[in-house]
Amino acid sequence: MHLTTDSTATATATATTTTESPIRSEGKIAFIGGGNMAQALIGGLLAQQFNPADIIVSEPVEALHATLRQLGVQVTTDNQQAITDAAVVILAVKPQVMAEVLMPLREQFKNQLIISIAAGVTISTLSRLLGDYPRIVRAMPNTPALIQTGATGLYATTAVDTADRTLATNILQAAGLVLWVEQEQQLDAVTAVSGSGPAYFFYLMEAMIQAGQDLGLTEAQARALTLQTALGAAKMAVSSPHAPDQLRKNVTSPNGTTQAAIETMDTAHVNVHIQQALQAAATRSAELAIALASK
Ligand SMILES: NC(=O)C1=CN([C@@H]2O[C@H](COP(=O)(O)OP(=O)(O)OC[C@H]3O[C@@H](n4cnc5c(N)ncnc54)[C@H](OP(=O)(O)O)[C@@H]3O)[C@@H](O)[C@H]2O)C=CC1
Ligand SMILES: O=C(O)[C@@H]1CCC=N1
Repeated sequence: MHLTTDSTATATATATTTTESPIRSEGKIAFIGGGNMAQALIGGLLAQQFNPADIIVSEPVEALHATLRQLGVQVTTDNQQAITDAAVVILAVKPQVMAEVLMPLREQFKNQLIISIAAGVTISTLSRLLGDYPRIVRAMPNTPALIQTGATGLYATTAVDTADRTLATNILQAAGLVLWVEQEQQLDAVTAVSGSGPAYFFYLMEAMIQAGQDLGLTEAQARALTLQTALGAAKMAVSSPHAPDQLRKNVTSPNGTTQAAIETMDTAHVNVHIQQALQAAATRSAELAIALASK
């Protein structure tokens, strides 16, 4: 199995200097669910000069409406209203509520392009819930989309044509890197690596900040040093011709401090535990798919 990278994708989406958006939708983009990920993706669209008036978000939580309205988008609590004028519908609700969200909309869809970002909800489940619906792309983005540094895996069946694939690519690419996978099952791996991935790095940051405090730094000092180090390491890894293992070796002086730290991690089999953690995430993604297939 291998992943294909869209040739136009870049590690970081940059805002265009023109006022015309590269995202060509023949109507509005509707979001069903206006939570964390919807807001992150809307941020990307707006950074690409997509007109906020052409975005409508259906979100039941009134407390989120002010935040959404501040982005300039239209807000409703009526899913049916949201999809009425939409050319693209982005399903951004939790997997567990997908069936109850889609069943009442079954007769309302007019063959719009549907992009689902829900973890573990397969295209066959989505299609079945909507009565054999063909025009569906599955996406697995991540929260750094909020600052246009996201990473998204995309998958669609052969029923989805090139124009729809390009539109889905452009919408998600507004939030960062995009790559297509050839098999739907690979989205479980994408979910484990990049969908959930930001949480692993935050977890490491939490541990380093705590360790810095234990070693005598203030919380502010430990935080500043940890975050800047994470930023520097990520920027180096993205821009360097060397793979991460070589960059790690470059830091590691013989019998030095880094060697002492890495040996401690190796003795504790930290790398094995990380692999097990990602396996657990991928397994959970597959379990969600099985659970929802029977709904
Ligand atoms: N968070 C992440 O890092 C990522 C999440 N995803 C996927 O994105 C999806 C959304 O996740 P996230 O944004 O974090 O979740 P959130 O809970 O932040 O957002 C989902 C929103 O949808 C609302 N909602 C619930 N029922 C309905 C309904 N019937 N109609 C419309 N909206 C409804 C929820 O309200 P309420 O709170 O009342 O339920 C909530 O505000 C999930 O399927 C997740 O798997 C994918 C990649 C990364
Ligand atoms: O934790 C989750 O299930 C979602 C999907 C990937 C990131 N957050």
